[in-house]
Amino acid sequence: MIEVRDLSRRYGALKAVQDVSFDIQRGEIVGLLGHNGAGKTTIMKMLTGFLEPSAGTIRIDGLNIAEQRRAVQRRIGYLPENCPLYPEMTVLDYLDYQAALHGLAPGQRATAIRRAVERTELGAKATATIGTLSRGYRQRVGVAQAILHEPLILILDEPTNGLDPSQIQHMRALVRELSVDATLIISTHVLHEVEAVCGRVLIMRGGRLALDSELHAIGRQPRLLVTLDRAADEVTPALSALTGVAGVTLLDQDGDLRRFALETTDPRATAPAVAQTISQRGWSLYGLEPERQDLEALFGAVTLEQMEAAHV
Ligand SMILES: Nc1ncnc2c1ncn2[C@@H]1O[C@H](COP(=O)(O)OP(=O)(O)OP(=O)(O)O)[C@@H](O)[C@H]1O
Repeated sequence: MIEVRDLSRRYGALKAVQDVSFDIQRGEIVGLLGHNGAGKTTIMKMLTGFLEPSAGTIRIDGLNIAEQRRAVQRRIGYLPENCPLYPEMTVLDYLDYQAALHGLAPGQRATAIRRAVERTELGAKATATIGTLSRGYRQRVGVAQAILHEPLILILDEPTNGLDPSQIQHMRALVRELSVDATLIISTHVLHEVEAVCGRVLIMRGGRLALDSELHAIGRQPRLLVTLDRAADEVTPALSALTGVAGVTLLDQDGDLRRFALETTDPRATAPAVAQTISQRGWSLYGLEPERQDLEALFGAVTLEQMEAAHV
């Protein structure tokens, strides 16, 4: 569906993207991950035909973007970072305008707009002026314009940026729903975002592709974090004895509270047994949660061999 070969882009002397190659198959949800300035937006702009590569090729649905840019753009929906919207327009007027830009015939527009409004649950705000909408609703308008022409591929640049927790949940649900019909690329610098919706991750570092992997194949074993007001010599034997727990480590201490990390292959399955043991012993439980991996931890966990394999 998407074939990228030796893609590079310079801005003057700066090499923003260097020799990046990857393939994405139909129906995949791929997270494009990297710190600020890693080159994610530059890649997305090249994939959507808004920026010309300095070198390399992009083929989408068999078409070379350099030769058939308009035909490729008809197959792609794009939510740019900070999607530009016209604050004085109503949602419906804006979508009608975007439908025209997408090349939809006047007779098709009403149906396309109704469908996009339904999928993004914008019905209640359809006649509202964009300038009066919350950030979450504005992001939904951005997604609605991206799906108007029912693209095969959806490219979302930082879709949850600036959203509050409930808006983030809504956006994740929407992304999952959209992935039923389309191939998705989502850029983010937040690993949780990728964990929540993506099957595969492309990690950019300094303009290069540092890793291309299924998400489950990377990172260290997930751990379960438990916070108790008990000493390590009491806690370690009690929790090590549980099925599924391979080891217990004291991570840190804050006053009387100690945080322990339990090595386990499945933190979700182990958590109820841990809670039960703690309750049976009459201990107070102050915290029980799977460890969150941030980008730094993931970069740390990616081995040199994995990095080298990514460049083969
Ligand atoms: N139009 C431009 N002119 C000059 N340099 C640019 C331009 N656009 C991006 N850059 C630089 O290219 C590099 C890659 O930027 P890019 O926006 O692709 O990164 P990113 O991974 O999307 O970062 P962010 O998460 O901050 O959006 C950065 O060093 C950036 O400053």
